[in-house]
Amino acid sequence: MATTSKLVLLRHGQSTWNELNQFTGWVDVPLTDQGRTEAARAGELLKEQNILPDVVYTSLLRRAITTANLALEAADRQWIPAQRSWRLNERHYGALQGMNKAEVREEHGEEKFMEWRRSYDTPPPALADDHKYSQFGDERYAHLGEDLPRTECLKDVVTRLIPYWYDNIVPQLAQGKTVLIVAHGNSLRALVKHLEGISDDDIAQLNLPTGVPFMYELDDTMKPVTQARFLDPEAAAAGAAAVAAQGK
Ligand SMILES: O=C(O)[C@H](O)COP(=O)(O)O
Repeated sequence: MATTSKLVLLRHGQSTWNELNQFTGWVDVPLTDQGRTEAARAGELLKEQNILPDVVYTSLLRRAITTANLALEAADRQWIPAQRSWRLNERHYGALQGMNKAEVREEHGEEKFMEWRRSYDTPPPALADDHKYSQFGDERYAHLGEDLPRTECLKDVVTRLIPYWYDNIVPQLAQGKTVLIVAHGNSLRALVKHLEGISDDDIAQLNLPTGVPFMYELDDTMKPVTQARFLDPEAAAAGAAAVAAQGK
């Protein structure tokens, strides 16, 4: 009988720059108190619904790592193995990192704002290496050398994330394990696009809430056999609407 496996995706809880409505990307900002509460609630939902991760994957950014730690503590699963990779990082927002979303929309207009924020293959302008919000020289990315991103579009995220999905995450799922990935709005949008075969145009409509886990059951070809299910649908709908409204 074909085995299915459970994949749980969780965007980090609210961060300080989410609260300030600033483009964040690879800038390593912490969670707010609300974000910490969201993270713990995510873990409670996992426990209440008996969805018990066997392994967790996070980006190299503290807002995801802290969210994973708080959720696993609430789910009493802190002991499971964890793997971390830059390939799960948020999309690099280039020269927009640190800028206020409403101000960018005001200054450049709705069309350009949405093109930089939600188009599939148009990245924002690149971030200069000497900019205060650049990751140039950050030890955790030293191995990337000149390949360190200075900006990314969603297509770039798909290109650097999907090999990690196949090389590191799929083998765990193929063993029937329950996998938890704690990452970011756009890195998770890239993975959802791949899993659900969403078109380059239609993916612009997808916004993910902070701190609400959603789950797929996958077959042995890693295709979803169930629709994505948010463990708290009301909170998810409210959160996604708030993300869509950012910058308005
Ligand atoms: O990096 C950021 O600014 C957010 O995490 C994602 O922002 P977005 O929803 O505007 O892409």
